[in-house]
Amino acid sequence: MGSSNWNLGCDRVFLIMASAVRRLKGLVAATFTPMTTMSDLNLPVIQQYVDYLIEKQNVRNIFVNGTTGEGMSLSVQERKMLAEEWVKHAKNKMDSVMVHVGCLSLEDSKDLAAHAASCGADAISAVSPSFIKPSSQDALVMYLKEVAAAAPSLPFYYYHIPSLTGVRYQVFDLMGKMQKEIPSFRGVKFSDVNLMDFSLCIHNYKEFDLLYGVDEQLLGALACGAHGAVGSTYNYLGKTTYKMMAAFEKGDLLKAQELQHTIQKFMVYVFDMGWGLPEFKQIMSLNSGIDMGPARLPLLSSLQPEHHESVKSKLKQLNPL
Ligand SMILES: CC(=O)N[C@H](C=O)[C@@H](O)[C@H](O)[C@H](O)CO
Ligand SMILES: CC(=O)C(=O)O
Repeated sequence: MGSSNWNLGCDRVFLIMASAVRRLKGLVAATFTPMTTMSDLNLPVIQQYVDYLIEKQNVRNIFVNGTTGEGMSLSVQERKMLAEEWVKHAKNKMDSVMVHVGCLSLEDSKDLAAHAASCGADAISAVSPSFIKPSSQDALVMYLKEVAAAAPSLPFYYYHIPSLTGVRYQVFDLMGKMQKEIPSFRGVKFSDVNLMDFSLCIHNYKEFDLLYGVDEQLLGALACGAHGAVGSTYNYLGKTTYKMMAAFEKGDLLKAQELQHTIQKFMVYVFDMGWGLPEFKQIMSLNSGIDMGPARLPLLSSLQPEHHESVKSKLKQLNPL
C-alpha cells in the first residue's frame, strides 16, 4: 500500500514539474482521417497534412482520432496505426500530438492509452462512454481514472462534448474529483456552449488547461480566459482564427468581433446547407488540395461538385493561402 501511494505521489510531482515548463496553448487542429475512395486509411498523405498545417495554417498542435477524425468509427488497430503515423511525422515539427483514446469499452481505451504512450504521443484525451452511460459523476471519474492510469506519464484531458455523448454533467462539478483522483489530469477539451460552466472551471482551477471546442464562438471563450482551442475548423481557418486571437490579445475587440463574425458567416452557410462532418472533410480537401477521401459510414456527404467553386471562393476570402 505504502509503495503504491509513493508511486502516485511521484507521478504527481513529475507531472507538476512537466506542466510548469509546458502548457498547451494556442490552436489545436482536430485532424481528419484521410481515407481512400474505399474508406480505407490513407496513411501516406499524413506527412503532407502535417506540413500543410504548419506552413499554411500556422497550427502546431493536433488532436488525433477525435470526433473530426471519426475515431469512434475506426477499429482499435486503425486508431493505433493513425496515432503512430501522426506522431512519426509531427515529432520535432509540431509542439504536441494529443491522441483521443475514448471508446465504448474501457479495455479498448486502456489499450489505446498505453499504445499512445508507447508510440511517443504528448498527451491523451477521452470522452465519456455514450451508449451505456456512467451511472454517476463518481462512476465517470472512476472510469477516466482507469483510462489515464494506463498511460500515467502522459497528461490526461477530459473531452466534454455533451451534444454527442449525451453525458451532460457540468465540468465544474467534475473538476475537483478529477483533480483528486487522476494524478495525470491536466485539463479539459470543452466542446459545449455553456460558457458559465467553462468560466467557472477556468477561474477555480487555474493550474489546468481549459481548451475550448466550439469554434464558431471562440471569442466568447477567450473573453472567459480560454487557454487555447481544439477544433475541426482550425484545419482550414487556422490563420484567420489566429488573427482573431491576436486582435483580442491586443485589446482590439472590434476587429476580433469582425473576424469572429466572418467565420460565423461561413459556418452559417455550411449549417444552412445542412452540412456537417462528412462535408467538412470535403471542404478540407478543397482548401488544402490534399485528398481526405470520403467519411466512413454511417456518414454520407451531400456536398455536390456544383458546390465546390462556391466553397473554395468563400474559404479563399476568409483565409487567403
Ligand atoms: C461537434 C464537433 O465536431 N465539434 C467540434 C469540436 O469538438 C468543433 O470543432 C466543430 O466541428 C466546429 O465548431 C464546427 O461546428
Ligand atoms: C473537433 C474536435 O475537437 C474533435 O474532432 O474531437
